Amino acid sequence: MRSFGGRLRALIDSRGPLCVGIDPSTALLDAWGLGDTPGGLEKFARLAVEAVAGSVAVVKPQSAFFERFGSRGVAVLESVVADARAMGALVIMDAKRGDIGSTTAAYAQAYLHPDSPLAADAVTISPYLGFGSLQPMVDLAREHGAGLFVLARTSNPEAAEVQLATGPDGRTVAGTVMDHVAGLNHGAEPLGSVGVVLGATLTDLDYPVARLNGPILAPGVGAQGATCADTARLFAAARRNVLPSVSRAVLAEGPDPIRLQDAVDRLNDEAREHLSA
Ligand SMILES: O=c1ccn([C@@H]2O[C@H](COP(=O)(O)O)[C@@H](O)[C@H]2O)c(=O)[nH]1
Repeated sequence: MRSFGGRLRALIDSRGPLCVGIDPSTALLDAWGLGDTPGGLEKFARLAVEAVAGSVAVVKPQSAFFERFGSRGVAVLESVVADARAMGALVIMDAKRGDIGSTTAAYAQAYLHPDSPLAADAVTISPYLGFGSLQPMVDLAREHGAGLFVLARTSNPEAAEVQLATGPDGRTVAGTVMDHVAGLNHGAEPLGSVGVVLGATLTDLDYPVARLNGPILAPGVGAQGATCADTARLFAAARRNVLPSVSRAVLAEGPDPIRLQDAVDRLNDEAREHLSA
């Protein structure tokens, strides 16, 4: 079984590093002339996946925008995962899950067990109940060759009060999280399967990111003001491992598939230019 890190390395090299988020908000469903209904969601998801999943390395559906429609929305999310994977993209489920260990085990089953209808290639997870509470995720991901993306320093400005707080050993919370991730990826080749989420919007990052030996998911490109060049500057020492992530700035070009594809190609070229070795 090939590891998530190995599959991701190959796809970044062949398709480019861009990650496109599928975020069917009320505003975007309206802008595409679709209703803010399960039917509108289904059309949006189909058009978006068809336009992007054949050309980018990673597609990242934002679970919240599907969950708001209840079971019908979750059914659409299941199709997004299956269809995007069938078109050759890796799927990161952006669900940001985390709980006490016994419940984390159930989240792991939901998002990473191959028999689950929601199983993706990787899932975003929150370490704020303690990194050890994520162990069931780590175990199941290893067993099935899946990936994890642990929130470390997120793209929103409010995050600093928690993530930059320092513990008794003088390390920041985010630094401690990244040290755990580096430990899990130590020695992995060609790339570890445990990634971190580091916002593209950060102005500085006081951490030796090369030590992570894993992928860096960098949301915040486009609507939140960051660029692919910003990610290259911030994560210079690990730039080949960066996935700049963009949702609204691409989806705003829909529903016209040509405009969507053009936006994806333009950003993927920009990402390649800045992040290739
Ligand atoms: O630190 C983080 C972690 C996750 N996100 C998610 O990424 C997208 C960003 O959407 P844009 O439209 O490109 O701003 C969204 O789903 C967030 O929940 C993030 O922004 N920052």
